[in-house]
Amino acid sequence: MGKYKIVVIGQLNKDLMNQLEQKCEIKVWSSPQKIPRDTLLSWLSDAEGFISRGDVVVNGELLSKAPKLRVIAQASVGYDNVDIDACMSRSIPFGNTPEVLNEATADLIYGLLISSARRIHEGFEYVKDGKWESPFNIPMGVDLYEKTLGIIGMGNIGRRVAVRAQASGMNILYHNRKESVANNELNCKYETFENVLKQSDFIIVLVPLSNQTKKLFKKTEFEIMKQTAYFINASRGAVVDTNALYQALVNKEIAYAALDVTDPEPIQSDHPILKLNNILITPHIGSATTETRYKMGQLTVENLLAGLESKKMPSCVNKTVYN
Ligand SMILES: NC(=O)C1=CN([C@@H]2O[C@H](COP(=O)(O)OP(=O)(O)OC[C@H]3O[C@@H](n4cnc5c(N)ncnc54)[C@H](OP(=O)(O)O)[C@@H]3O)[C@@H](O)[C@H]2O)C=CC1
Ligand SMILES: O=CC(=O)O
Repeated sequence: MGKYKIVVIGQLNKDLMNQLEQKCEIKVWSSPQKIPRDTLLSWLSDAEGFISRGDVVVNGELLSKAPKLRVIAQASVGYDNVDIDACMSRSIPFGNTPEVLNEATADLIYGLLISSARRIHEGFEYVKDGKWESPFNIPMGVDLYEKTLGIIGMGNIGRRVAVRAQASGMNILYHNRKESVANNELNCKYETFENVLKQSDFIIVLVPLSNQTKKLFKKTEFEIMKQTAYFINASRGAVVDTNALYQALVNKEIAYAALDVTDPEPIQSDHPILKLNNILITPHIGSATTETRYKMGQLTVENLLAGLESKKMPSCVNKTVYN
């Protein structure tokens, strides 16, 4: 039997590429830059499998240029770049990589929370800038202990953040569309969206980007938060209206923001928000550890090979494709 023709966007570990090469003939785009659309569409014209990446829009147009495509996999939890209905209309299973990145992402988010609250990164700048002249003139932080953390979108990653926050003595509120037994069993209290915003000292956003959550955080939402609130977004940049956040930070309607995701992403280095002293931004590194990225790659390869061999994927977003 011949090899499956596939297209891979992104860098996979060498041994994962070797696994694929045993069964597949591969066209690979490993540059961090976006693949030109024309190149991608021409590569996909005879491909059966596709490992996509978050910066590729997978839509009806792309599928129409890929008549032989039978399976798509991607190394991420979020799949807001993918039109799942378009995949369904072609009975194409789409695989993502939930769970394997929970701990790494929760560590990063909790790191952002602690760094912001205790001004860790500012402290380092302070030392480097030669401002550490006296122990009495230093960046002052705030306690986490006995403070309220509100998690908007408390699923797999949110629950792992909650466990870390509880170890610091924080009380946890959360809001999802539905109250969840698993979250309540963790001693986290379900509240309305508005009450979480009103009552929390720290707010962490972990909702998937969808039509419902696009610009969920606008002027009004920042206005109802405490003026002392810390706002942390690690979901997708477009869940937040960047200009409204900028104004809220400038006008001190909230105290601080920490972002692992931005809109636009990447954010330009001359963006005015970067001039503020009450913001911390990291370059979308939630799952970026060697071990976790390996596990994500592994699950992506398993998803792709399962699809090519007409088996059920270990992690399929549109499971009804198998009905
Ligand atoms: N910064 C980074 O590097 C990373 C970012 N991410 C982002 O984090 C997101 C969450 O990941 P994960 O925890 O694994 O996903 P989960 O699906 O496990 O959790 C998402 C939660 O959001 C809730 N939710 C969905 N829609 C809404 C809504 N409209 N309003 C309120 N709550 C909502 C869901 O509950 P319910 O259905 O009841 O509403 C669910 O509990 C991903 O979609 C991705 O965008 C993920 C990994 C790394
Ligand atoms: O942003 C990362 C993801 O896995 O989703």
